[in-house]
Amino acid sequence: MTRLILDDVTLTYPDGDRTLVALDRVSLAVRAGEVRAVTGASGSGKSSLLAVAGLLQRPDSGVVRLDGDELTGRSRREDAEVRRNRIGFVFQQANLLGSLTALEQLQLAARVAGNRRQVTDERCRDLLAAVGLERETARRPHQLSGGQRQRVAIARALVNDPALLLVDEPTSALDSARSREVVRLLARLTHEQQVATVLVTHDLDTLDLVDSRTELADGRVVAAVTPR
Ligand SMILES: Nc1ncnc2c1ncn2[C@@H]1O[C@H](COP(=O)(O)OP(=O)(O)OP(=O)(O)O)[C@@H](O)[C@H]1O
Repeated sequence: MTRLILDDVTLTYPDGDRTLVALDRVSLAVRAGEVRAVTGASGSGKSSLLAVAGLLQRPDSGVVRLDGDELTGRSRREDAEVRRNRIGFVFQQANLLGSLTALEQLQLAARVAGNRRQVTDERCRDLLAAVGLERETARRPHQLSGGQRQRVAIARALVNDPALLLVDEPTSALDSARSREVVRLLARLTHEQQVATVLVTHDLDTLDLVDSRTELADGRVVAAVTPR
C-alpha cells in the first residue's frame, strides 16, 4: 500500500530579484513498511522535500497525498492536525525535554496530539522496549547516551501510530557503529509498524540498510532505486 505520494512538486524561494528553485517537479512514492533514503549534496533540496512532505512548507505546485488523502491546499489548522496525528518527525538532535524521563517524553507526545485513540502507558513502554530501552524508561536525557537519546526520539515519533515518519540526518552526531544501529532500528520499526519512512541522510555507509533511494541534485530527482 502506498502511503506517501509527492506528485510533481515544485517549491521556490524568492532570492533577491530571482527565484531559487529548491524542488523542481519532484515525484516520489513511499509504501507502508518502506524506508526511502533521500540523498544528495548540500543544497540539493533534501530538507525542502521533508518540509513539503511534513506540511511545514507549501509547494508552489504539485500534490502531496497521505494514505490517499490530498493534503495540499488545506488550512493551516488542518495541516497542524495532520502533523500531530499522522506524521512523526525525528531531527538531527533528539530535542528531548531535559526534565522529563524517557517514558514521560512519549506520554507527553501522546497527550499533546489529543489522539482519538487513547495511547496507553503500555504502548509507550512497548515502544521503548522496541528501541532497546526497557531498562531506561525512568532516565532523563542527561543520563542517556547520544544514541539512546536518538532512540527515545524515534520511539516518541511513533507513539501516535503515524502513517509517515520523516527523519532528518538522525546519525550526524553519532559514530559509524551507532549510526548503523540507529538506521537498522529505523528499518525494523518501519517494517513492524508499517509506517512509510523518509530518511534524509549524508551517510552513504548505511544505504545498504534501507529499501529504496531518491537522489536529488539541484532540486531534481536524478536517480531513484525502488524497493527490492
Ligand atoms: N528558507 C529558505 N529561504 C531561501 N532559500 C532557501 C530556504 N531554505 C532552503 N533554501 C535554498 O533552497 C535550496 C535547497 O535547500 P535544502 O536545505 O532543501 O537543501 P539540502 O539538500 O537539505 O541541504 P543540506 O544538506 O545542506 O541541509 C538551497 O539552495 C537553499 O539555499
